Amino acid sequence: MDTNIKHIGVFTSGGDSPGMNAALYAISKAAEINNIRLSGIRRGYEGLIDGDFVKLKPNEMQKIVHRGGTVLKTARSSRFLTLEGRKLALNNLLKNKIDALIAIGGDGTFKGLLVFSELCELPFVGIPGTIDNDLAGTDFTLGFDSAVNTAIDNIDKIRDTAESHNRIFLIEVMGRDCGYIAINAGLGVGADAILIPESGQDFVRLLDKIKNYESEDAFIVVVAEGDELGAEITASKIKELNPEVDLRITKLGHVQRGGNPSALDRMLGIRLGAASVTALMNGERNVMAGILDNQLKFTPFDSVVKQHQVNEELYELLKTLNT
Ligand SMILES: Nc1ncnc2c1ncn2[C@@H]1O[C@H](COP(=O)(O)OP(=O)(O)OP(=O)(O)O)[C@@H](O)[C@H]1O
Ligand SMILES: O=P(O)(O)OC[C@H]1O[C@](O)(CO)[C@@H](O)[C@@H]1O
Repeated sequence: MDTNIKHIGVFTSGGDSPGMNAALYAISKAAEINNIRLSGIRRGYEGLIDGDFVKLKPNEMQKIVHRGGTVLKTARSSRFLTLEGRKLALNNLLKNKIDALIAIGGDGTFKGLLVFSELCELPFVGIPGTIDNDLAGTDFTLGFDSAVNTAIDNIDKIRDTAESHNRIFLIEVMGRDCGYIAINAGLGVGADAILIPESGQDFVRLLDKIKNYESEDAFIVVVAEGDELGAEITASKIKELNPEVDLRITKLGHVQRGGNPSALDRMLGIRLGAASVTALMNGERNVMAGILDNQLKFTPFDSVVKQHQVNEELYELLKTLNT
């Protein structure tokens, strides 16, 4: 056990995601039990650069396990992309006598830590916190399940109006350049078609169906925001084929990032939060904590940020169900 860890810094970075507060609660509790001082760093890398450090009290964190967003706030930091910014961040860590860092964020956050490790020798442990589910080394990222549930709730509502009017709806969901939210939300609502960045065949399947569309029912298409055509171009191609169709586009947007975390995300945050403190005490460094096949696993940052592939079985499922 590495008893040199007396003071840990923790921050949330990139897009917020439901479950981040649950992870912060578990980190604060595990630190307290192990007599480790914990400093929260506000606004991700921005707060590291500005020295914006706060106390995280476990008894207060306990009360926000159920809340979405991140109590530490988060940011995308252009200053951290510069060596000058990273040197300021290092100075603040040294000045505050921080022995180790826990970062909750997505692939950009871990790329940042990889670059930072060239300058800073402190051990880092990451927790996958992004709704996109675009990281290797974990079956699910924190917030993905909640975001899919939010998308499903909203698309169910759109179906009511789509069926009443016999309309085609193209519904854009988040995920950056990854189709996981679209696949899960689309299958979960019984969509007629799902368009994702990873597939070249989905648009062909959609066109085949639209050719036979009789305008006597709803037609629901879930489109990942990173899809190569996207909702607008897809809509214009459908109109070219059949100018008479009644079609609407809805972009679900940031509603997918908000709301209370699902049970799954609360548990994921709590498991990974506690594990990250134990990992640092055990001498782990530059790894991301994740759950693979329901087992806790630690994967080096350089492996988790490699291009994430959509699960082959899900990809085949779209073909099997002709969606
Ligand atoms: N190559 C890099 N070098 C240094 N810092 C980086 C690098 N890539 C990203 N970062 C830092 O990490 C921050 C977070 O990354 P980003 O904005 O891509 O979000 P993310 O962690 O991928 O989360 P999300 O998936 O929710 O968007 C960036 O704003 C930037 O400060
Ligand atoms: O909130 P912002 O900075 O506009 O970022 C939106 C992006 O962040 C995410 O919500 C999380 O990475 C993506 O799905 C989306 O493309």
